[in-house]
Amino acid sequence: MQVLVTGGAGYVGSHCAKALAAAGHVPVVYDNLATGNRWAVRYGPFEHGDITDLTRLTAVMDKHRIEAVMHFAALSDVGASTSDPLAYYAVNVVGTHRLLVAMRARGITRIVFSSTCAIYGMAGRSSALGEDTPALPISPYGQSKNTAERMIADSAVWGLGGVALRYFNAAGADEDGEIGEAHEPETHLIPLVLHAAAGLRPDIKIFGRDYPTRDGTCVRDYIHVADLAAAHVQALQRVEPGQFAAYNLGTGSGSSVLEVIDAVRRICGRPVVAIEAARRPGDPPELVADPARAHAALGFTASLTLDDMIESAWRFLVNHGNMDPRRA
Ligand SMILES: NC(=O)c1ccc[n+]([C@@H]2O[C@H](COP(=O)([O-])OP(=O)(O)OC[C@H]3O[C@@H](n4cnc5c(N)ncnc54)[C@H](O)[C@@H]3O)[C@@H](O)[C@H]2O)c1
Ligand SMILES: O=c1ccn([C@@H]2O[C@H](COP(=O)(O)OP(=O)(O)O[C@H]3O[C@H](CO)[C@@H](O)[C@H](O)[C@H]3O)[C@@H](O)[C@H]2O)c(=O)[nH]1
Repeated sequence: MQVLVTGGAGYVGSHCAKALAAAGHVPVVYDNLATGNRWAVRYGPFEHGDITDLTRLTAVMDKHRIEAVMHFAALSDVGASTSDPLAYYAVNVVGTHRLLVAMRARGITRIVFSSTCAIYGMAGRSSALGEDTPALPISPYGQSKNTAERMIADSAVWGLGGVALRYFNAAGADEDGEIGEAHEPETHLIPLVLHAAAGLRPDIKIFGRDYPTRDGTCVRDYIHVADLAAAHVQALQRVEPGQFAAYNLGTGSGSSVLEVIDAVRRICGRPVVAIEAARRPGDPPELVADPARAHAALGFTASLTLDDMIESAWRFLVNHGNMDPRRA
């Protein structure tokens, strides 16, 4: 299939574009490069454009005879969404609306959407989260993704087939070392801890030591980006026009901030200075997936571990990340 990959120059989108190409599809990347990288677009054509530009979206759909969409384009920094919520609603809600209008106009009835466990918000405190857990987002980011997901679900009425993949925390890099996580500025925990191990930053700040978790730091379910990419290809094959489904993508097991820092120290064999800091607004204490439904419906199981994520991300940083050996 000719698949429009919005946000395909970004971290998760570029790994999914690679998996699509490997499965015989043509990933047509549509991205404004706000947080993505032109060098990460290497598995199909690139079209520069904004997700809110309806005219450009329909022109690109026509030019490439698009048959299905994978929608990654978004602003996705939980903390930043609490200080600039309107920017998040503009890209994540208005942008998704324009994309759906363009799809409807062109009769495209298959979409796989990047949703997130951030839609569950405070619901995640007690146990692993199933898909029927009520959405209680506590950040504008989580709210914007929840609204986008609802628009896709409601669009079944005009024939849209949608699969929302609610990922937990993506981490790791392509096993071939071609692509990996490279944001500027970086805000995600694992790459930041690796930067500290590499001497590219002096320390890592622990955002909150007083959460109601086993060691007082936030717990997240980290999932390898290669596992996510495989799940997207599986989901695309199962999209049925006029039907909507949502699946959690996680490992079912959580790691605290302190556990991630210790794992990096062990795997990289380097010291990491960790400094206690205030809580970051918008952070729920604990988000861990119950991945049973994705396993039953998609045949999906996360096969890679936290160690695999850290090892592959470390290799990517050492090979491509401008690591300064004098400070190591
Ligand atoms: N990384 C995670 O842990 C994670 C977890 C859950 C969900 N998600 C979701 O997965 C998707 C991808 O996340 P990511 O980590 O790869 O982020 P990313 O920032 O690396 O990728 C997002 C891409 O969208 C593009 N983009 C942003 N605004 C755009 C606009 N207005 N028009 C066109 N393109 C635009 C960016 O340039 C970038 O290439 C997002 O929708 C995010 O909400 C990510
Ligand atoms: O310097 C840092 C950076 C992060 N954290 C903590 O580490 C955890 C993970 O943070 P981060 O890597 O920024 O991921 P999340 O905020 O959990 O958000 C990611 O994971 C979400 C799903 O949980 C996605 O929806 C988002 O798009 C994606 O950015 C959180 O508790 C943070 O408070 C720190 O303590 N110090």
